[in-house]
Amino acid sequence: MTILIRNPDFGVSAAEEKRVDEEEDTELVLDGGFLVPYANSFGNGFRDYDAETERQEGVENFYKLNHMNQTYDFVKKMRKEYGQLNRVEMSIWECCELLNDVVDESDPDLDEPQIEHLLQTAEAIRKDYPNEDWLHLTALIHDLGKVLLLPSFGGLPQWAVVGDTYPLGCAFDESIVHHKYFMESPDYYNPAYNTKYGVYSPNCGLDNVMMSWGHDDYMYLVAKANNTTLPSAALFVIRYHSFYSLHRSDAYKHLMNEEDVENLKWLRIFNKYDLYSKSKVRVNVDKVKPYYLSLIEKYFPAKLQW
Ligand SMILES: O[C@H]1[C@H](O)[C@@H](O)[C@H](O)[C@@H](O)[C@H]1O
Ligand SMILES: [Fe+2]
Ligand SMILES: [Fe+2]
Repeated sequence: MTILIRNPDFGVSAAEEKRVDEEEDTELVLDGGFLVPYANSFGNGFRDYDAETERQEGVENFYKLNHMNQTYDFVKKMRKEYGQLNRVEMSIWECCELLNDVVDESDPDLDEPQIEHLLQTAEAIRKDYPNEDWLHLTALIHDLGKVLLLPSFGGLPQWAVVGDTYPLGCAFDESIVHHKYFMESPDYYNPAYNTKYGVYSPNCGLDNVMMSWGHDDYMYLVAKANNTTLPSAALFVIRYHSFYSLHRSDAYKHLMNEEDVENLKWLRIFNKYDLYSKSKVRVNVDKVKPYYLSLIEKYFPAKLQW
């Protein structure tokens, strides 16, 4: 049984509130055993970007820089550069350990090192979906792309690595966090990019859409180029897990094709665990490590090119 506790002062947008309501009817809620907490570690609702907390100002400043700098041209350049995968050679677990030193400045709900978040997400989803081992591994690796912040991966600034993602090359949907800062983006004024479809055609498929650059697209690229045997739903979850305007607010559906629609179901399941498992309760790494090493061995080569 799933208990949904809702707090009227959450500060979630109408669109987000609607999705939470809708979720009560889905099979996810019926067969999951997941308790949705009503507050994050700071005592606020999750993803409340206006709550006055010690993190609010930093997070807003992060999104200002993100919206100003993530342009169509920038993403094109980054995809080309990082597509070469010529920086580092290492295993998936080695990469998890690197995340010990990474803290995400875009996140209002978490200030723990990222390795905690990976394990918290994976262990929570494993509890409710014990037979979907691919989903456990997907959870473990979904944020590994945040290594882009480290010097050996180019030491990119936070605005180019973390935060929610969104399409470039067409109009920015109003549901995107701190939408007002898009007025400082050159793309906002470019007539080729600021219409509903922009450079895209109806139902062209998300695969053909240029998403803002960051840890999602990078990790997708790494997994794919290193020939993972994870299913397509796993790659979709990794690639679009920060695309909240799609999976929470139902924007940009006109760009999806049929395969995207199918995969989105898994992404919505995944998102619950990604978001609501964030807490100060630490996972015992040594205890769970052998299990995750066995999954890594099943779905990935021993060493990957990054
Ligand atoms: O701040 C968070 C964080 O960066 C997550 O890793 C990302 O997936 C979310 O979309 C974002 O809101
Ligand atoms: Fe993420
Ligand atoms: Fe995450």
